[in-house]
Amino acid sequence: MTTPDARELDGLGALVRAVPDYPTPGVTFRDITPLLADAVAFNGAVDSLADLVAHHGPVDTVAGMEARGFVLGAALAVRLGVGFVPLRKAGKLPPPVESVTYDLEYGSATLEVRTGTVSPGSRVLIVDDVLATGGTAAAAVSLVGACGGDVVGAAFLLELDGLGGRDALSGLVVDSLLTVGS
Ligand SMILES: O=P(O)(O)OC[C@H]1O[C@H](OP(=O)(O)OP(=O)(O)O)[C@H](O)[C@@H]1O
Ligand SMILES: Nc1ncnc2[nH]cnc12
Repeated sequence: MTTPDARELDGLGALVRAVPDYPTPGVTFRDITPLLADAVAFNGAVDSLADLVAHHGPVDTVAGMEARGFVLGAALAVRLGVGFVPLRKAGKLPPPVESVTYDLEYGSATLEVRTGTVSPGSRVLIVDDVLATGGTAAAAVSLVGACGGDVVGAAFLLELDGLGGRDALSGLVVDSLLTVGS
């Protein structure tokens, strides 16, 4: 594993495309697909995320939110040698499920987890690509908590500054590899 220096972080940041007025006017969408498509950058980002969360000590599970959280969460789970729990959008998982509805920067959504996937008392790390308002991550925290999981923290590839994400997750340890203004 490697700790990225400022130059490496700048390199990763340069592979996140800013798309003005998408998906709604006034929102600048941060598109991580160029970073994911670059083998060196994607590998480096996963290594750096693993370093960033090492202070938690061992975790039992990574939980990631559909859809972009699956990409980074599953890759990080493999790198950490732990299992992955998918937190899915409504109606995708067969019952029984636990569910929670939340607001987004551009709408609202429901997250679900299959009952029994999170072991009670297990140490769970929440992972997603972007922290914006924190609504998705807060929903993930409450979903995993409702299953009896012990959420040790949340980690993101990219934090959008100024949208209140950290405030929405107050009391939780939040790690972000990159930060940009919203
Ligand atoms: O902090 P928040 O304001 O909740 O926003 C962050 C969430 O928004 C995006 O997901 P989105 O719901 O757009 O779904 P996608 O991953 O399927 O594109 C992103 O991947 C995060 O999950
Ligand atoms: N501005 C944004 N760009 C990418 N993903 C997001 N999720 C919520 N807000 C976002």
